[in-house]
Amino acid sequence: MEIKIQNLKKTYGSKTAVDIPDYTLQAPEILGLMGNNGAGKTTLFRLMLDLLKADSGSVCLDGTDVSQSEDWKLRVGAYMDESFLIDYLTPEEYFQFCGRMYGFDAATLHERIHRYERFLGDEILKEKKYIRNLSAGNKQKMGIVTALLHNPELVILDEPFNFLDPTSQSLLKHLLQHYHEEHKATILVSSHNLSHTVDLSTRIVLLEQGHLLRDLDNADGAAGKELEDYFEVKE
Ligand SMILES: Nc1ncnc2c1ncn2[C@@H]1O[C@H](COP(=O)(O)OP(=O)(O)OP(=O)(O)O)[C@@H](O)[C@H]1O
Repeated sequence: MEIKIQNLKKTYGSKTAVDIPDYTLQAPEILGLMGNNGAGKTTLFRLMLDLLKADSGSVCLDGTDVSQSEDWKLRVGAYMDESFLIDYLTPEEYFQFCGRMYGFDAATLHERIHRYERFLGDEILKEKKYIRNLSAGNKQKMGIVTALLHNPELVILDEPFNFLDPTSQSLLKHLLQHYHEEHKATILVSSHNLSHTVDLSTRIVLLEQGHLLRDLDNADGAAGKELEDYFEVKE
């Protein structure tokens, strides 16, 4: 899916949250979005998902302006934060709710969830807790898996490694790489974690004060050194 950003601006008072004159992503990539606190990563994702109204400019997916159509929503999966979940349901009820929305029968839903059984784990799959009582990491896992259930061509995940234990972080990297290869999907992942981003991404974009500073090819971790220098990561 082609992503085209043109003259995209979002400000809060005198603060520029996002200001991207022109950016196009054509090939399916795992795009890591990096930047310091307040760089504009979440704002950019919210603009891309039409969760926020831009001051000016547009985000187009395969030529369709996301603010002018709903059609793209079936082709995109996203998890930004807990507000994407429904607190008073159990995980099973929530997955069934989403499955119905996507028109899955019970067997399809079971098969789609089964793929992510190891990543999801027992607290989500076996215990009958309400989502509101799950740990932060398990809520995060539920949101990520739900974003992938309908095999979207574009996946947008805001800080997906947050709250995950080391095993789950590693599983997530493999899971996303596998998804990208299997579906030829584009995956956008924001993160503060340099090593995860370099391990996972095929391309890395650096955002600072809303501006897109660098767009780096990361084949074989090629962007690692430049990013270490930028973030002044010492040996
Ligand atoms: N609703 C809002 N009202 C006022 N300012 C906001 C609002 N949302 C974001 N901002 C500001 O816009 C800028 C970009 O914020 P954003 O959350 O997009 O950054 P980020 O890169 O995701 O940060 P972090 O890494 O800390 O999560 C920040 O200066 C932030 O304070």
